[in-house]
Amino acid sequence: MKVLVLNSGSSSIKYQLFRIDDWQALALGLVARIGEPEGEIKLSWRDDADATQARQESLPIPSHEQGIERIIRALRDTGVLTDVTELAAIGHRVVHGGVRFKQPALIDDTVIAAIRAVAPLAPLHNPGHLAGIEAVRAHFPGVPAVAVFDTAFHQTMPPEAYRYAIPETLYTEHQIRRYGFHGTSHQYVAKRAALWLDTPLAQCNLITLHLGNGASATAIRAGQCVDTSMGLTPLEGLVMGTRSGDIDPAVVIYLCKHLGLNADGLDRLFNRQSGLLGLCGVNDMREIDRLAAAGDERAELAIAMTTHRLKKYIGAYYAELGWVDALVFTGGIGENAVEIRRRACAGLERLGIVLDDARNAETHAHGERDISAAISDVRVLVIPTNEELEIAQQALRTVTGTTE
Ligand SMILES: Nc1ncnc2c1ncn2[C@@H]1O[C@H](COP(=O)(O)OP(=O)(O)O)[C@@H](O)[C@H]1O
Ligand SMILES: CC(=O)OP(=O)(O)O
Ligand SMILES: [Mg+2]
Repeated sequence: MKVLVLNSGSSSIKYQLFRIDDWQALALGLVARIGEPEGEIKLSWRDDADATQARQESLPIPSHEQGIERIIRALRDTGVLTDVTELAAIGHRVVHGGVRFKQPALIDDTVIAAIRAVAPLAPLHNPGHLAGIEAVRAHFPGVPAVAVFDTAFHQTMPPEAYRYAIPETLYTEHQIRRYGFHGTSHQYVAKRAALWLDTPLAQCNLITLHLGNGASATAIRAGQCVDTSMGLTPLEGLVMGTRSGDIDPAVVIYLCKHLGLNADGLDRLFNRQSGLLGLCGVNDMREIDRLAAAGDERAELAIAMTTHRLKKYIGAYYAELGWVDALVFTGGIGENAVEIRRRACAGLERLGIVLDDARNAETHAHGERDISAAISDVRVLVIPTNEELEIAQQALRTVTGTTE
């Protein structure tokens, strides 16, 4: 039996097909630039001889519905999914689940309505998820589908961490509070970190840093999330690819009053035109690294601001937790950007955080690794995230009614 996992974004659908027996990924791929004149389809899969095959195509993909159709056709043509009855479950990543979802949910009309109700809180993500969910339902009416929420892992935060210091009714009547995101990733790397520490997760204090296009930090006490940097929406916290992260709300008031920006303009400015892109015109950290090395001052400032903000969160969460067993880097930047890790940890020796510079700088290292020096009290780990695997396993448990 197999589990298909879909991560539908506003203009792309990423997917992976897992075999349940050994959780091998039989296929993984991407349909990108949906709705644009030239779309892109990528797929790699294991053939009968267990060799990796890859295929890429460019063609217009007008809608999520047609993107899903392409994915199904590709899975069928390559022979990795010839019979739909082989699908035990389909797992969907859903970024925002509001207060309602503390666990994954079997998708039905009421779950879809609840995801739709919180869509304004994740404008870059939830609308794409809904399109993906509806398209999959139309294609696989008989296969149980499960929504796995980014927000779920953060539902253990205490009120002092999740409330904002604004009038109470905004919380009680409008549910304006911190939710936090990337929970599936933080949860996955926390479990892996516990294995590295050879300690049950329920006894581990961790700071996990998910640094991708979106970026967030989480404080984990005794295996449970007690604080996280993203807020009501995935805009708060760290400096991100195109999002500002933390900012004085008076900037918003100023922009409204003096520059005439309305809600849509503010949304565009803070979600899509800010962060690394707003600072130096580029949002790909590899390119920013190259520019900074060549002396570009704007790129250097973008890196300095990224690592300055990261260090503030590491310090804050260290103080919240009291002691920390491991600091975990994950996401495209966390897993690969040597300089970001070096600068985020520099000067934290008195906190017991000491990197092994040579191990940190192994650019061709892949997979999980410990990059801390032997004298470091806090283990510093690089753990490649695997949100899709975590979603697949949670989806299957939800369908079969089993616990971990
Ligand atoms: N070798 C690398 N060095 C530095 N940054 C990298 C490297 N590989 C990927 N990245 C960065 O990772 C980021 C994307 O992270 P990823 O987790 O793939 O994002 P997403 O949130 O879209 O899943 C980009 O900024 C990219 O430049
Ligand atoms: C919640 C979020 O920011 O997700 P992503 O990093 O995939 O954009
Ligand atoms: Mg990601």
